[in-house]
Amino acid sequence: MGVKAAPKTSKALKDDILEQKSPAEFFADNRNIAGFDNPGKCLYTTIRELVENALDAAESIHVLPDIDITIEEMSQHALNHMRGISNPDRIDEALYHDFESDAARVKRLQREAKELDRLEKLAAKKGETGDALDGKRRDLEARQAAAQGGRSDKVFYRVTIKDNGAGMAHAQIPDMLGRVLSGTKYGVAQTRGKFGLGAKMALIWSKMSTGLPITIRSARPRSATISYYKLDIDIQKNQPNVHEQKLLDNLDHWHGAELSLIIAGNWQYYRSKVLKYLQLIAVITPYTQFYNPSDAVQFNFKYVAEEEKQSLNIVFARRTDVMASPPKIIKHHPASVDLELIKRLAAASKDATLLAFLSKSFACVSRELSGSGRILDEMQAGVSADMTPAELGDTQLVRLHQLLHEVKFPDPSGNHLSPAGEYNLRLGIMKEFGPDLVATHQGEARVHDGHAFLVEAGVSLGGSTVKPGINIHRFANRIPLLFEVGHWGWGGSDVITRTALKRINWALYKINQATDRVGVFVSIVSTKIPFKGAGKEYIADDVEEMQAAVKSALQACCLQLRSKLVKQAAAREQAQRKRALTKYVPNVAAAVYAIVQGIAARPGKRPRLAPPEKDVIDKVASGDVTQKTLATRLMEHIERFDTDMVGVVSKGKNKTRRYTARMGTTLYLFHLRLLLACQDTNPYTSTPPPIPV
Ligand SMILES: Nc1ncnc2c1ncn2[C@@H]1O[C@H](COP(=O)(O)OP(=O)(O)OP(=O)(O)O)[C@@H](O)[C@H]1O
Repeated sequence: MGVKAAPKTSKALKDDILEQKSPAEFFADNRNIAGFDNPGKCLYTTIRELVENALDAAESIHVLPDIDITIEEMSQHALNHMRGISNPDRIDEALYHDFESDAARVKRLQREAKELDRLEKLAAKKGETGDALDGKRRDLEARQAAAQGGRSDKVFYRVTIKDNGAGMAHAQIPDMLGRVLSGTKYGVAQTRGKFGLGAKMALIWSKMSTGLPITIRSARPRSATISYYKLDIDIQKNQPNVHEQKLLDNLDHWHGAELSLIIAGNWQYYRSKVLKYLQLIAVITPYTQFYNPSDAVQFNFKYVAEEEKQSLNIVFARRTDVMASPPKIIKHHPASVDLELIKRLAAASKDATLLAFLSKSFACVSRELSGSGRILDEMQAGVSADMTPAELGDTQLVRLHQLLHEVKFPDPSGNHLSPAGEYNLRLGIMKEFGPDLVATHQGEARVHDGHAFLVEAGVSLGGSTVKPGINIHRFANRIPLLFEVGHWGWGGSDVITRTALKRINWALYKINQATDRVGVFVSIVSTKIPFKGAGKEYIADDVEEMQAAVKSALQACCLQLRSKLVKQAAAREQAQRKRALTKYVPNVAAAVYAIVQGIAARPGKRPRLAPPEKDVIDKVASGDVTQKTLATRLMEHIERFDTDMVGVVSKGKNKTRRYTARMGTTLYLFHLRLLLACQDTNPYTSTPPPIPV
C-alpha cells in the first residue's frame, strides 16, 4: 500500500501567527468590559472613576472629601486648534454623504422607536424596570437628533477633578496612572477601587480619542512640594510615557490630587446619568465639605459649555460632618484563600515556624487552633512544627490549602467594614429626595467566600421628583451603580433589583408598588463585592447569603413603614370622621334647641320630666342654656369620642367603621337626651352611656 502524499495546500499548514497582548492593549480593545462602551458612556465612566479615586483618597486619611469636578466642552475645531492642526474647508461634500437617504433613515428610526416602545411596555407589564433598555433609548434618541439635523459633530471635553485626599508619592505617579493593573488597593480592605484599572482606562480613552496626555498635580499631606506630571501610556508596552515632570513649591500647604484630561464624549445623552450619579454619591456620602468650613459644599460640579446658556454649576451641599468610620485592612480569612495565594504568602513569609505563619498571616486563626499545633498535626504529609513556610513542598501546600478550607474557623466579624451608617443614609435620602416617609435598617455582618459583608437599606415613600412605582438605587462599597441592572429578560440579573421586584411582597406592608412613589436604597459593603465585570456595575443574583441579607434588610424597612402607614391612616380616618360629624353640629343644635325652646315656652303642657332633662328645660327657659351652649356641648362630645377612638383604631378597619357608625347614631339619637341635661359640669366626665347596637 503506497503512502498518501501530503496535501498540496501548504497554506493550511502554515503556523498560525502567535501574538501577545499587553494588559493595556487588551483593555483598549475591550473597553466595554471596563464600562467604556461609547463616547457618552466613556465620559460618564471617566468622571465616575476619578471621583471614586478622589473619595477613596480623602477617606484614607480621614479627611472630609472636598471635590471639584469641571467638565469643559470643546468642539473638534477648538481641539484641532489646540493640537496645532488646521481646520480645512471641505472640498468635495459628496465624500461625506451617507449611503442611506434621509427619508429612509427617518423611516428606519421610526421603526426602531416603535420596537423599543413595545419592549418597554412589555417590561412594564412584567413589573420590571426599564433600565436595561435605557442605553438603547438614549442611543436611538442620539441618532434621531442627528437625523433631524441635531449636533452630530464630535464633541470633546476637558475633565478636571480635584480633591483634598492623600495625594501620590512623586516617584509612583507614572506607574499608578500609566500602567494598567497597578494600584494600592489590592489588599483585603473595603475600597471603591479594586482592579488598578479605572484611571488608566480614562487615560487609554483619552489617548485613543484625542491623543492628548493627562496632566497631574499632586501633593502628600505636609509635603513642601507639589508633583507635576504630563504623561500618557504606551499601550503596546503597558508602561507610562512621561512627557514632563517637575516639583513645584507647595506654598499653600495643599494636599490632594488634580487630574485633567481631554476625551471624546457625549454630554447631551449622558448628562442625566452623570447628575444622577453625583446625586446618589451625595446620598451615600453626605458628609463632604470644602476645606474652609464656612463653605458648606460637598461637590462642586461645573459644566462649561461653548454656549454660555447651556453651562451648569451645581453644588451638592453637605449635610453632616459625621463621617463613616474608615475601613480597616485585615488579613486573609482561611476560607478566602486559593492555592496560588497560599504559595505566594508562604514564599514571601519571613516567619521562623509554620505556627507563626498561620497565626500571623490569616485572620480568625485562633491561638487555640494554631498555637497548640492541632492544625499541623492534622496536616500530616510529613510536616513538622519547626519547618519554615518557605520549606513547604507542593503537596504540603496543597494539603494546607485543603485544611484551611475544611477546618471551621470563626467567621470574620465585619467590624473592619465601613458602611455609610443608618444616620448618613437617612440624611442623604431626605436631603436628595425629600420623601414623606423613610425607614432605614442596617443588617448584621454576614459572610460570603470568607469575606464579611454588610447590607444597609432604606425605603422611602413620596418625594416630588420620585416616579410612581419602585425606584431602585443600588450601591456597592458606597459607589452608586447605575448601569447594567442585569435584566433577566435581557441577560444576567442583579441581586438588589431582583430582590426588590420579585422577593418582596409590597402589598403586605400596605405599599402599592404600582402607584406609590417608592424609593428603594440598598448599599452592600464588603472586602470583596462579587461584581460581574470590571465595570463594577452590578452584583449577580447567584449568592444566596447576599439575596437573604438584601431581602431581610428591605423587609425590616418595610415593617417600620407599615406601622407608620397604619398610624397615618388612623389619624386620617379620625380627622375625616371629625369633619363629617362637625358638619352637622350647627343644624342639630338649632333643631334640638327649637324643640326644647318650644317645650319651655308652654310651661302648662310640659311633659313630666325628672332631672336632668327638667333642669335643661328650666335653663333654656331662663336663657342659661342657648343654642350656642348645645353646639359647644356637641363639639366637646365629638372631641372626647375621638380621643377614646385612638385606642380602638388598631383593632382593624371594619371594626373602626362599625364603631364610627355606632358613634354617629349614638350622637344624634341617644346622646341627645343627655346633652339636653347641659349641666354646668359636662355630663361626660362620668362613664359614657352604653352604645346601642
Ligand atoms: N486622586 C487620587 N489620589 C490619590 N491616589 C490616587 C488618586 N487617583 C488614583 N490614585 C492611585 O492610583 C491607583 C490607581 O488608580 P486606578 O483608578 O487606576 O485603580 P484603582 O482605583 O486602584 O482600582 P479600580 O480600577 O477598581 O478603580 C490607586 O490605587 C491609587 O493608589
